Amino acid sequence: MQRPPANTFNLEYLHEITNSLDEISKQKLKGVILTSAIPNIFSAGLDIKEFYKPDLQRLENFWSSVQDVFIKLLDLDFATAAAINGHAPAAGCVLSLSCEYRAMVNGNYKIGLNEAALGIITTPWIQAMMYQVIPMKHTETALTTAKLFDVDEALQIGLIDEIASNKEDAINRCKQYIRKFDKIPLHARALTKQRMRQTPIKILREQRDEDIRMFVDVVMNPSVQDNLKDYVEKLKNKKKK
Ligand SMILES: CCCCCC/C=C\CC(=O)SCCNC(=O)CCNC(=O)[C@H](O)C(C)(C)COP(=O)(O)OP(=O)(O)OC[C@H]1O[C@@H](n2cnc3c(N)ncnc32)[C@H](O)[C@@H]1OP(=O)(O)O
Repeated sequence: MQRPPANTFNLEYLHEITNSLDEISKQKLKGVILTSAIPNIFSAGLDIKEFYKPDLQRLENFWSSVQDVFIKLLDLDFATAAAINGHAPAAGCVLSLSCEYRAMVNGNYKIGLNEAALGIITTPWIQAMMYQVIPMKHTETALTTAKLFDVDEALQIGLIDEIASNKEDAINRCKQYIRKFDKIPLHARALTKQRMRQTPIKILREQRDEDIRMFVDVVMNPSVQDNLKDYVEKLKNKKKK
């Protein structure tokens, strides 16, 4: 990913990612590794500008494009791994959860789902993606407290699989993970993966319209817009301090 300054997902970037995923799906790949070209930030999640004082039509398209990306990512036949070389809050964390394996670079980085701190809630498919990776009880506490984990905590809880010393090491660990499937028939692997992931995939496929309505309702709520205003201000003012 290379969308400075923070690899946030806006509508156009989501379209780019969808196109790339369509392109790689046609190729016979062993696996794909998601990482960031930006030092210290894997992805800062959704671009808050998309849902602070939004245009309604664009907001609906935006969420539909988020759904497109995650349906495709969850359902890729080949192995997926994330080399998390920096902060991965919110949708940055969701992106890594869509992968089968996560190696995170050691450093003063945070990963987790902090949506509640912004006054928004995680949708059922995002919750399912998290509780497929860490236990339900930890998921509930993490989501309700908007917990961002440091690297050691993330390993302890199972949110990441390994700690890497740097980006290259993280990528190598991802490659090693992908090589595990060299002798496994592709079809069996892909079907097993799909079945293991059927909860979030099913919710995403069958409840798309309802999910968009819920997202729009939550985001357009005046108190949520007030929270977002404060959050955007805080981000802007960080540099001035
Ligand atoms: C029914 C509702 C369902 C909702 C489900 C929603 C699912 C996901 C929601 C989200 O993804 S919301 C996004 C949440 N993301 C965050 O809270 C992260 C915010 N960012 C940070 O905490 C930090 O930027 C960082 C990632 C820890 C990196 O810190 P660092 O000090 O290295 O860099 P900054 O100076 O803070 O940021 C650089 C630059 O990027 C801008 N920026 C950062 N994050 C965002 C963002 N999410 N959206 C838009 N812009 C962002 C930040 O303002 C800086 O901009 P400039 O000042 O350089 O212009």
